[in-house]
Amino acid sequence: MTSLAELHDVARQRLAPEHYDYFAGGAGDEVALADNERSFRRLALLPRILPGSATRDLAVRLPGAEASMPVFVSPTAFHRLAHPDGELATARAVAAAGTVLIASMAATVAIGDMAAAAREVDPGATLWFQLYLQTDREVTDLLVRRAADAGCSALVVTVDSPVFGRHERDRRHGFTDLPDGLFAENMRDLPGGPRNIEMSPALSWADLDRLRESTSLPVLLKGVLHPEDAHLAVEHGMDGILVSNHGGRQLDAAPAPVDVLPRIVEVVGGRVPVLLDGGVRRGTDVAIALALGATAVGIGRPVLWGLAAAGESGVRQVLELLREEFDDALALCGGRRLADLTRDLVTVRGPEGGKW
Ligand SMILES: Cc1cc2nc3c(=O)[nH]c(=O)nc-3n(C[C@H](O)[C@H](O)[C@H](O)COP(=O)(O)O)c2cc1C
Ligand SMILES: CCCCC(=O)C(=O)O
Repeated sequence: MTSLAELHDVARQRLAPEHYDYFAGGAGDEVALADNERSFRRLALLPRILPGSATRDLAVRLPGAEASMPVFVSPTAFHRLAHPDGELATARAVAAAGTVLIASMAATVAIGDMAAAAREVDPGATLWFQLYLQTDREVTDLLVRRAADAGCSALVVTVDSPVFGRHERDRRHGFTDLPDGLFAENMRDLPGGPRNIEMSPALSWADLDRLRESTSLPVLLKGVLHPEDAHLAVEHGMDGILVSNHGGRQLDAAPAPVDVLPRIVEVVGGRVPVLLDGGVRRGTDVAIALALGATAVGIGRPVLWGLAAAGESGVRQVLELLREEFDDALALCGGRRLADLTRDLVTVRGPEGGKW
């Protein structure tokens, strides 16, 4: 395979239509979904020349992690819909790539088993655990304890889902539940038995404060788009911000993350890392996001396409393609290290180019 788009095509052919649409789809008219990729293509990189070095360093330090490149895997649910090995295959592939896997709370493999699979490949593999705060605090506390016991080195709290997005493709298919035999394995053995994941608009910053006080793990907030919320996140002691519109699956009128990134980077002012996901499909997208101030970027769907196309090997291909493409983009921008990707390199395409 020569690009992520090719793996996407193979995945589309292999998956049952209702599962493909669950993965591919967004909310409402899928305006945000389409804009996520399109927004990267509205931007251009103004390359510098004659870097004076033939070596490049792609490694990046993140909360509780040293990643081999500034690309991590964003949390996506239900990997066993894509491949029988599910999250075990994903965990192995991401460990092999030496980057961070944010394990979804809605995984079809329990976090402890994912961590064990990753550590077989690399004892130093890094997993973070994505969490939807549950209104039953006992459940949240238990999930956090399990994540910590599994060796997760950070928590990523998703805050863009006070209610679940309206996914019209799923409604048309009548896809409302996992098939028999698949289960959100982290939701077993909880007080009162197995549970569904709850999304609640009753949650507030006070709940986040309580989580912050209950764990020594770094806590990152996923799904921040408003600069004022980025400011509040820092004030409330968060260790990082993930700028995201949930891959266009929640508020369909939400902006593309890359369009709000500069403002958030400005407000945060370097106090904590700012990460981004949504629409990253090329190494040049990674370079644009870093030039606009992101510390690293996440990919969601491309991992699912790799998994559906070829299991562990498919996910490895996705990560290695992005690594090669990003290295190429950095070289072509005249860069040697990530810090060489600076804001002045980004312009808007077209005759107004340069006016940003
Ligand atoms: C099928 C699917 C399932 C997802 N499940 C979760 C989840 O369980 N938790 C979460 O915080 N985000 C979830 N997301 C959002 C991703 O973490 C991420 O924000 C998004 O996919 C990034 O956009 P991209 O797919 O364009 O790379 C999911 C996204 C998709 C496509
Ligand atoms: C309860 C599962 C949540 C999955 C999710 O976040 C998504 O499909 O976007």
